[in-house]
Amino acid sequence: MSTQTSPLIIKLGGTLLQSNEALAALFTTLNTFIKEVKRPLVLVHGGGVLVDNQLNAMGLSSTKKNGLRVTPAEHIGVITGALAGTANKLLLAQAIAHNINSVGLCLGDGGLCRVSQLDAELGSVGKVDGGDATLISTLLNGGFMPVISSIGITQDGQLMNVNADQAATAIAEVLDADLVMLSDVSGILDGERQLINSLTHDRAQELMHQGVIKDGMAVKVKAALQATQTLGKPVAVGSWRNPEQLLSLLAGESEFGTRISQ
Ligand SMILES: Nc1ncnc2c1ncn2[C@@H]1O[C@H](COP(=O)(O)OP(=O)(O)O)[C@@H](O)[C@H]1O
Ligand SMILES: CC(=O)N[C@@H](CCC(=O)OP(=O)(O)O)C(=O)O
Repeated sequence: MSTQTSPLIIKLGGTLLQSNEALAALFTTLNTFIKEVKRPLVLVHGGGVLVDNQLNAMGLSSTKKNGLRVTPAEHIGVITGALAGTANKLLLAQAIAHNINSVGLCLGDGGLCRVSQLDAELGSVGKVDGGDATLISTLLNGGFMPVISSIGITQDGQLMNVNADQAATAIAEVLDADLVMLSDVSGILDGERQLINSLTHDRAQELMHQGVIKDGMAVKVKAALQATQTLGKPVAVGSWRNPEQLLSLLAGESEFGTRISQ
């Protein structure tokens, strides 16, 4: 992790969004981080689990293709509700409860990210590119922590479901930020299910080719590799389960999850 005052982006995903206890532990750590490290912090979040729950509650089912959710146009309203609504406001509620002054946004606010349809076969799934940093920089300068969902809006006003790892990468590029991705797993696991401490581009390609890194993790690793290339710094993938380890990572001290680099 670099020590200058460029922002730090923490991407939150997985079943974390279902556990108020785990969220409270994480936000306690974030509060400490903000007080002690005094570095601008941005949260980018998914909430695939909440999407599943809300689609099911509506009697709708969905499938994934190469780790991305196929999103028929008639599902995008429910998915927007789950991600930009429930997930975003659950996180904002935690921020408020932990005295962190926050603002909840999506990828379309202030032109932060440019989003277009990724592939007609996936329906309303967005391809995300970096856009305008002005709004986020203004909020960070004002002492607010932006909390950003992965719902995007196309140039002609269509709502799009964007994978949150890809969204986090695009935002890291816009802000020239460091990126840490928190998930349900301790990091990236090898064929023997052992944690890989350090993963280079070539080894990652090999493990994806072998099917050892697959599904959502393959999407995450590809997004992280893109970020390492454009930002010229490593990206960490680890668990939200031990937030105190996260503090050590940010202080440059401990082994935490998997460090992905070129
Ligand atoms: N090699 C691997 N190491 C760790 N997890 C993997 C691997 N390959 C596939 N996975 C799966 O990827 C999941 C993480 O991806 P995903 O569910 O998309 O995360 P998130 O919701 O946090 O973005 C893990 O829970 C695991 O089931
Ligand atoms: C296109 C696509 O796959 N979008 C994701 C967006 C949410 C997400 O990425 O959530 P996690 O970070 O919790 O996995 C989805 O619908 O599940």
